[in-house]
Amino acid sequence: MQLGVIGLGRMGQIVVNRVLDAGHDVVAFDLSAEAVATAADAGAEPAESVEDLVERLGDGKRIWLMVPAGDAVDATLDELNPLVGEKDVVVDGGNSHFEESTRRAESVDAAYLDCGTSGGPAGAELGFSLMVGGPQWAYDEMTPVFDAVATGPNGHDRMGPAGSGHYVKMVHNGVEYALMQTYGEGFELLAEGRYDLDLEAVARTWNNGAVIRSWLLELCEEAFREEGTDLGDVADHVAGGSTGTWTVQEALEQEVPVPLIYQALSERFGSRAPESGRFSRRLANRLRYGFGRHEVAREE
Ligand SMILES: NC(=O)C1=CN([C@@H]2O[C@H](COP(=O)(O)OP(=O)(O)OC[C@H]3O[C@@H](n4cnc5c(N)ncnc54)[C@H](O)[C@@H]3O)[C@@H](O)[C@H]2O)C=CC1
Ligand SMILES: O=C(CO)[C@H](O)[C@H](O)COP(=O)(O)O
Repeated sequence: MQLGVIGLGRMGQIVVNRVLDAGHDVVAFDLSAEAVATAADAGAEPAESVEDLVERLGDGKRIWLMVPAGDAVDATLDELNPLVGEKDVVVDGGNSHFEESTRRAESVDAAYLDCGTSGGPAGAELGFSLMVGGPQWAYDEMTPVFDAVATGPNGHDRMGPAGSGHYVKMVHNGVEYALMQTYGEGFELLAEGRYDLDLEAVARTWNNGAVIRSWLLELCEEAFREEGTDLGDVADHVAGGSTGTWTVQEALEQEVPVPLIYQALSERFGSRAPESGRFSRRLANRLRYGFGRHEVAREE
């Protein structure tokens, strides 16, 4: 198969590499010439613009967007839409709001798949978990690509119609916030509590057979190993927040109680008040680097 990939940052380059490794062809475009050159070094055919990328694809065009959510998706679709038709498939693998994806699916002439992507830069080796919404035929058509980008055939599935993929990913991120918060609180109690503990050793012990072992806990272990048991100069400012906000907004609309996710989101906003100093917030700040390579705020 031949795939066009637009957006070649932390996540898009992984899509390119995994699709190439699976034996498919890739045409790659990004606003950054450096990012295009990196993809070309990996074996992709470089494109100079969205139009150039489309021209290099044969009939039945398959295109994967991995640009930042929001305006960049709409700007790309504005350029793509006159160039694609009903036999073509466009996948948005970013963290778009599910209602935006539903709107886009109706306005784009190609079949549109909203694809929640989880796994972060670690997915380079492991593959991602992909939650896909949109027409069944387009999902089936893209299965060889999803097999390559995901951990394998069990690492992706069609969640339902347009919007459902990004809806599931939104809720996934709400859960992610709450898990980060609860690990943060536990380690804060251990850090402030009555024993002088090596938190890397605690996390390592928990990760080996404990009920609460997980990838986020492995990232806690990594954070203590790399930053020290007191987290060194990692600041208590936690960035991000949009996907968690959407989860809470949707829960309010559906009248479903999500107190833990709401609390975790509130903690994140609370972390932006000057000098709160909370250990749990410092760990959450460092964990976002662990799973997403988001910049770590450090004390000056
Ligand atoms: N980093 C992570 O852990 C995860 C990120 N995501 C989502 O994946 C998407 C991409 O994320 P990252 O790769 O981390 O971002 P990134 O900032 O590393 O890369 C984005 C790339 O898109 C390019 N770009 C921006 N506007 C463009 C346009 N109009 N046309 C062509 N290229 C354009 C930029 O030059 C950049 O190379 C976002 O929606 C993000 O929320 C989803 C899951 C995990
Ligand atoms: O989707 C992700 C992980 O699953 C991304 O890393 C996302 O950026 C995390 O959300 P936030 O920026 O709100 O922390």
